Amino acid sequence: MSIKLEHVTYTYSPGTVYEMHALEDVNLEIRDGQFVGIIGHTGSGKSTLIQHFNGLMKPTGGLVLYNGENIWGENYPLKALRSHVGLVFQYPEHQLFEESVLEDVCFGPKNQGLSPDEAKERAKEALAQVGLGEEFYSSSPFELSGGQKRRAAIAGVLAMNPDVLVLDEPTAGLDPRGRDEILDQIAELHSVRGITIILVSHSMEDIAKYVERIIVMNKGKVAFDDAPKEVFSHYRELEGMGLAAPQITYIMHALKEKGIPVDETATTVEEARVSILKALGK
Ligand SMILES: Nc1ncnc2c1ncn2[C@@H]1O[C@H](COP(=O)(O)OP(=O)(O)OP(=O)(O)O)[C@@H](O)[C@H]1O
Repeated sequence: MSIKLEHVTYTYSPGTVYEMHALEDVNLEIRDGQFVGIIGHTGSGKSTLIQHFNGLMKPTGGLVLYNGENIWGENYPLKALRSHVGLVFQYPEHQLFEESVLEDVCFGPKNQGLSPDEAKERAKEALAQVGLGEEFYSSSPFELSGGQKRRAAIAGVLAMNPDVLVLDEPTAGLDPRGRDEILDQIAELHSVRGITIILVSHSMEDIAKYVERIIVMNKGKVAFDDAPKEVFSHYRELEGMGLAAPQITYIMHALKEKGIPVDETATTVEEARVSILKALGK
């Protein structure tokens, strides 16, 4: 699996007074099995970018390739692409509308042409993958907690068996426990099912903890595309883009500047703990 963007630009309302260049010359490739984070200040182009991954938006310029094929070429099966690349929007629970959780999660696979029984099997599997057991099948989506609703909505996309799951701010508006539960479930989908994950997030701590690669968007352009340690070593430039590295990065740099031999590239609390104990000879 490969999603490749070559020189992609996207302009809203071209030729009008509302013209807005949301993406400019974006080049990147997402490969099979990666866990990628996308960060960027509000308005930097993240949502516009991810909607190019499954052909929901058509670039104004440049190419989007899925497994090497131009998805906007003649006769390209865009509907099939949208099953391979599942997109979970911000606040996806607003799109829950069926009477029961199980019915809701069946909606996608039924739409793909599966029989009601097959769709039900898929839905049950997807609900299990997000940690919602049988006791939730007949619940109304409206009686679930915020985190449970979010998970049911993610299951709705998972039930279509995507190879890639793209999530726009999946933890927005949840309490700390709900956030951790969702992120742990997503990490499990990656590690156990091998699904490629693309996660848009404002939380540097979440990004540092889970992803192996970070794409930083700034004013419609890719500012950095690298491993978290590399990206966060540019913390001063990130600040210039209205972003901050994880707080632990600042602490580690301050310790290093005071002559304490810690690994200043530590980006998670656990890494920092190990490094500080080592520096203290413990
Ligand atoms: N429908 C639209 N019409 C005109 N301009 C738009 C539209 N949607 C987004 N934009 C503009 O395009 C730019 C990129 O928006 P986008 O939503 O992709 O950013 P974002 O990084 O996802 O922001 P956020 O973090 O706030 O969700 C912004 O300047 C935004 O105002």
